[in-house]
Amino acid sequence: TLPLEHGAHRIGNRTDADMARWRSQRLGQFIHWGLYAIPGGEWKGKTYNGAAEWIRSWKEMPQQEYDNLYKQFNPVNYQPEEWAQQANDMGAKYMIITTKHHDGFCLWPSKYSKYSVAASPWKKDIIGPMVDAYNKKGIDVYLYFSIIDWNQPDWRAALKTPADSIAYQRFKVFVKNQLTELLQRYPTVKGFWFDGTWDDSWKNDGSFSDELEQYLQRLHPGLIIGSRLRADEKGARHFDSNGRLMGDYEQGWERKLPEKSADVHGNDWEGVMTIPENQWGYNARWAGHIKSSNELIEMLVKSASLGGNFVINFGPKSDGTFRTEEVQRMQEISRWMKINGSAIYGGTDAGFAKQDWGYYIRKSGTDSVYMVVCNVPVSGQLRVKLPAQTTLVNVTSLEKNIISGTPELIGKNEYFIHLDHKNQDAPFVILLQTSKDS
Ligand SMILES: C[C@@H]1N[C@@H](C#Cc2ccccc2)[C@H](O)[C@@H]1O
Repeated sequence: TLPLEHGAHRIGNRTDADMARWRSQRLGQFIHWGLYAIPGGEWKGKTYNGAAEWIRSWKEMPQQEYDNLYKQFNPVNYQPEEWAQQANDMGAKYMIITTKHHDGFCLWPSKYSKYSVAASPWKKDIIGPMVDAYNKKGIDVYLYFSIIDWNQPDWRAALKTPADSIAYQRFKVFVKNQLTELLQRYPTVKGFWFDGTWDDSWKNDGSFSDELEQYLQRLHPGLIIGSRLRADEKGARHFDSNGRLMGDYEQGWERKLPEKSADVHGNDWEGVMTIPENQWGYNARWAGHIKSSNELIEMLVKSASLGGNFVINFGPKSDGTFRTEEVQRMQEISRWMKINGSAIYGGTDAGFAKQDWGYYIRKSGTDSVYMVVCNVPVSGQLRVKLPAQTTLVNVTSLEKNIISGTPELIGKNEYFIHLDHKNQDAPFVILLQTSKDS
């Protein structure tokens, strides 16, 4: 292995209580909210086909006109308690909020930037009431923070001249000041979700990202920070030049998920997912494939079965309300989680051989293994192959009228579980109580 000063400082997952709590939560809510919700993917009658929160980069969008949108930010229907209630109903155990996206607009009245809610008609802090409302429901809050800041004159994508380096040095002080300010203003937050760390200026400054991560950990012990913040001294991101994960969990799964256990190498990881193909901020026109609740539930189940968290993104409108399709998804997922949430919370990789009908999830630290069935075979029987030295003790379903009769032994440690021939319109769950042969 290469001698690295700014690579991974820990081998293996964190074992402390804060990380165990994060690991048990499994379902999160991402919220992308900011000035980009005002145009909502459209400008002067033209439709922007990119991600709504990136509209400022669109050649049809005069950047000065975008930057002046702060003069219209006035979410008169913003009700953080309602946001928290619907997230709680959905079964989310943590929430990630964009404090500042790439455009640099701060949803809190920052001392270090004039480009914040304080300058808008709304005037008031958005983040504080949101953190309080979610915490009151028992939901942890993580702060999304974009290192890229298109509004800051000292931001540089690359350092080409000595003047660039001097400006960027000021920018790094600004970043550290804002992060310190966020932790001082919102001491109950559990971590940061960093983004916008792919440019050379950041990638080539591994020592700063390392020092910053350690500074934040000292300031707020137990803080959880994913792999996206970090680079090592050779410009490697997420995984250092020795292939070791930096940060507290792998944070690269954006709009994609691992397929199998081997893809995550035993690391903690989190997948973040949009409901449309690629819209994080509010886009008035949702084009392309819009994921159904069953699709999102299957992604959540797949994530838990591979020992990771799954975070569903929502983009509130500029007035502070949520679009109908997003409210529908939260309500449908809520109904499913109320019946089946026990299979998700505290779930992890069961180590069973994958079957076509769906996913196994082990309740961490127990012999309880949940089967979440997403694809009912036309045969009406579910094949279950237990690992060696494992005995099947009991089989029950979380809902009535799912299983027909008792499991049929068809080979060594292999069974068919026969299903009651009712057609199902959502994934359903069977609980296997197993025991290790002594
Ligand atoms: C969590 C997500 N990361 C951001 C991005 C991006 C991006 C930028 C360039 C190429 C591919 C993806 C999105 O705007 C959203 O905040």
